[in-house]
Amino acid sequence: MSSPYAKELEIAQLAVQRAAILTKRVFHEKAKGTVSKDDKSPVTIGDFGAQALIIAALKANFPADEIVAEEEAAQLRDDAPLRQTIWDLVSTTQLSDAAAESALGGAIKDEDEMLTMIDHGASKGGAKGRIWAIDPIDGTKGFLRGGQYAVCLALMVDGDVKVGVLGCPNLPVDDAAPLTGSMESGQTDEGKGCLFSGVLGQGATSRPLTTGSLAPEKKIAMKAITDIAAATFCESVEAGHSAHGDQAEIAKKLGITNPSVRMDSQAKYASIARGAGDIYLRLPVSATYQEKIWDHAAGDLIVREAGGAVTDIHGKRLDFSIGRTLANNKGVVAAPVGGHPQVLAVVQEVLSLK
Ligand SMILES: Nc1ncnc2c1ncn2[C@@H]1O[C@H](COP(=O)(O)OS(=O)(=O)O)[C@@H](OP(=O)(O)O)[C@H]1O
Ligand SMILES: [Mg+2]
Ligand SMILES: [Mg+2]
Ligand SMILES: [Mg+2]
Repeated sequence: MSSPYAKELEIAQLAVQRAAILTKRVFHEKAKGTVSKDDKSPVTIGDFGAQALIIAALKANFPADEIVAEEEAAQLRDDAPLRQTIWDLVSTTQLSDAAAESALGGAIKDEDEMLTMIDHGASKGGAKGRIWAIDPIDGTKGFLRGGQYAVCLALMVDGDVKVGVLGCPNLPVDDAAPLTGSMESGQTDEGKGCLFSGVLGQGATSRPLTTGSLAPEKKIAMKAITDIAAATFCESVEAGHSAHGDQAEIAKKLGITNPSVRMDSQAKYASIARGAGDIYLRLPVSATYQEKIWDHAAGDLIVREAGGAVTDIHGKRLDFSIGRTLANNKGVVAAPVGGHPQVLAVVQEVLSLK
């Protein structure tokens, strides 16, 4: 008998892999076609195209499941040139392995169906049933500058994340490669491109991203913390997404002298899960911003399955069961299980939460 969620995992990995082909094509072949959303954040033809392809694969395989995805098609409905550019990409992006492509249900029919697919991501989320969370490009700003970004997909059942997949086209294939700031400069694709997965109770893995069928996988594990002073932090690039000043004070109190490594997207979760970094902190900068479930669901599970603990700054588990946002949580503290209490205590001291 196959293990629980084996089919969901396989389809999710192939869907993320196919979407990553599209995002790489956008980066290398196309004017990025950036448009601004209502909240002023950027969205590209790559975000829309990747979302359409992932949802088509999910609808073909799991038609009854709900989907919470970041983007919506409204902007494309009254912009024919933009829609056409995205359709050109979506209609010509396939996995090179015929069996893998056919497992995803094949091509989207036409432009209209593409818009319908994108808008299937409008579920409100919640605590009941099977719900997928999609961030077609997480770290859009990183993507635009050739830095880190991730194609993110997770399956929640009754509010609990069961399967998580992160495609990180600009992370090194080598799990042991040290974390460096140069990960932001991304000159060539040589040695890069990694697909991370986790299934609840089954551990976490990494494998090279390919353009066809899935490459062989390896188990990944967080580094056990023996001396917290020797740890390395990952944090956001944007000071508007995580408070860098507080982070520096927390590092100092823990005796950490390594410079923090700044990278966009859930590549931060993937990097600590594979033991390349140790701790991911996301410290709230705004009293009102609510984190989105698609920015955390896959990373949360992959880190926990690799031997980590993930909570918010109050020490609560991230709660994916209440809708499209993590309305019950503030910030993120992710660290190896053994070091998490110490890190959380210092976070709370610095943020004056105790
Ligand atoms: N104000 C505010 N506070 C916190 N987080 C925010 C905020 N605004 C946006 N976002 C979300 O941050 C996602 C990118 O997170 P990163 O950690 O990669 O940020 S950073 O770009 O490295 O700074 C980014 O995801 P993408 O839109 O998928 O790129 C946003 O969903
Ligand atoms: Mg966005
Ligand atoms: Mg995101
Ligand atoms: Mg996004």
